[in-house]
Amino acid sequence: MRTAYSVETVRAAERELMARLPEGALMQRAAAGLAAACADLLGRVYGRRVVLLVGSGDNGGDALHAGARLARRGAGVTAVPLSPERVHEGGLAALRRAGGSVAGVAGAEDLIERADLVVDGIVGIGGKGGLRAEAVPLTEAAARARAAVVAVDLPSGVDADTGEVHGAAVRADLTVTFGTHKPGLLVDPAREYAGSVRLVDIGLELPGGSAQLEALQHADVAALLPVPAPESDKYRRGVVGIAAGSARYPGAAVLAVAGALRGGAGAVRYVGPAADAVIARFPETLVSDQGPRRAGRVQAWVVGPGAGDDADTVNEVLRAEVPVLVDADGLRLAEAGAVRRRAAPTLMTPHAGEAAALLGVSREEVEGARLAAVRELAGRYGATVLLKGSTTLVADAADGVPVRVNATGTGWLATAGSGDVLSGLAGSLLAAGLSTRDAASAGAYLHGLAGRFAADGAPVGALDVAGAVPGAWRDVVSG
Ligand SMILES: NC(=O)C1=CN([C@@H]2O[C@H](COP(=O)(O)OP(=O)(O)OC[C@H]3O[C@@H](n4cnc5c(N)ncnc54)[C@H](OP(=O)(O)O)[C@@H]3O)[C@@H](O)[C@H]2O)[C@@H](O)CC1
Ligand SMILES: [K+]
Repeated sequence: MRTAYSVETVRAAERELMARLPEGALMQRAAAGLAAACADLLGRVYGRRVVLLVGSGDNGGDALHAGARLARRGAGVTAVPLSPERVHEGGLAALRRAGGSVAGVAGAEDLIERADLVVDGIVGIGGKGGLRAEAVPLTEAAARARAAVVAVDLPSGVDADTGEVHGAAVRADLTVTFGTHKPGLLVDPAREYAGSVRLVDIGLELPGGSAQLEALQHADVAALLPVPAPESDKYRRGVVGIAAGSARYPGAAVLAVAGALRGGAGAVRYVGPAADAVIARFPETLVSDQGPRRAGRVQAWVVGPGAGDDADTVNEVLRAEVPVLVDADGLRLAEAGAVRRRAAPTLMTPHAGEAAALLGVSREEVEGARLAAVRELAGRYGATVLLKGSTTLVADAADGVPVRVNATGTGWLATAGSGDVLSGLAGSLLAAGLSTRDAASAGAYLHGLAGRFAADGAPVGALDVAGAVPGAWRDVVSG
């Protein structure tokens, strides 16, 4: 499991550790890890040209000490302090001792153009708002140049705690972060600025249970997936009910069933007007022409994909005493009060546009503040909410539960019907007994991986994604 902690928690852990260590030791650990990552990126250090963009705090100190280490190995290192009157003294002295030089902001764009590596030590976890004006031309020059850009701790200008980006920010090829991931490194849009992320252990001890974010890995998901017991029959493995599709959108029903058949439930029960299309494609489906209430027992419902305007079915499903996943049209048709009153758990799975409609804000606002949006929705509806996107977020209604973030997806998953497959898959995991939070996060993980496998670098259709779920499942359980 990868975890991310808030700046406040990092600061507290830092204070505790600093009190036990000699002065400057922590920064040396950070600088050593940073210099090693830069050296790996450069391949050969001797003779390379390195420019350090140095802000007024300890983030700049890290860059200066790492620069000193690179200079000792033969790199030509130039520091560009953005506020020369406030610069980390010890770091500057170390760089000078190692043979590095210092340049003013005025000529820095030329230096950056000729550099092999630009190190962004402008601002780290002490940053507020986007980059300040004086730094913007330099970071633009870095983006234009052929040099690799390495961000120290965070790309300067992104918000460490929220992943929001207000104004200009550095675009890095690699971010070397210290002690723990910060939420901004895992959540879009900030995540896209970070490039790949390397975590350097500096000995910080973070309090268990206080993470802001969790990103599941293969082993975590494998531990969640249902395993049939020897005496299992299809009913014990769980039955998932799919109330989806309409005369206008029969395909959504087929796709949700396709996902559900791969999600670990023992049987899939379909209710709705697309039964013929479903049976034609998946004869193993149990179909019913009665409404959800009379369709027979299920352990979880999925409602909404392709539902059109069938509000009655959506609200009938919401009265069921089993977990319910609400997706697509169902999100629009569900009465907020009916969701909040439910005794059994509810999982809502909006994309940014649907989340925006539920919150009464613009899509851009949701995309710019994804963590805030998913938390707000979960709180308002008293439900678990999965917010789709290039990184999917899963928030619980209860306070203090880390938001789960999933990055297994690929841009190719942004294809019609892909969400219907996910809702079937996650609903099936719910029926197999997973909690809403686990079903959502394991479902998103498998779905993203299946998308990657099915796409393999080329466009892909939603049924292909469903077909690739068993391969993703095998990949996860075999480690
Ligand atoms: N935590 C740890 O365990 C360890 C932490 N370490 C390192 O320390 C870093 C934190 O250092 P920090 O506290 O000195 O803050 P930092 O990020 O350098 O920024 C503060 C300065 O930036 C300025 N500034 C603010 N906003 C700005 C903006 N938008 N654009 C431009 N400038 C802006 C602000 O200026 P002011 O507002 O005062 O004018 C202030 O002077 C951390 O990220 C990591 O790299 C490691 O060395 C060891 C282990
Ligand atoms: K930085």
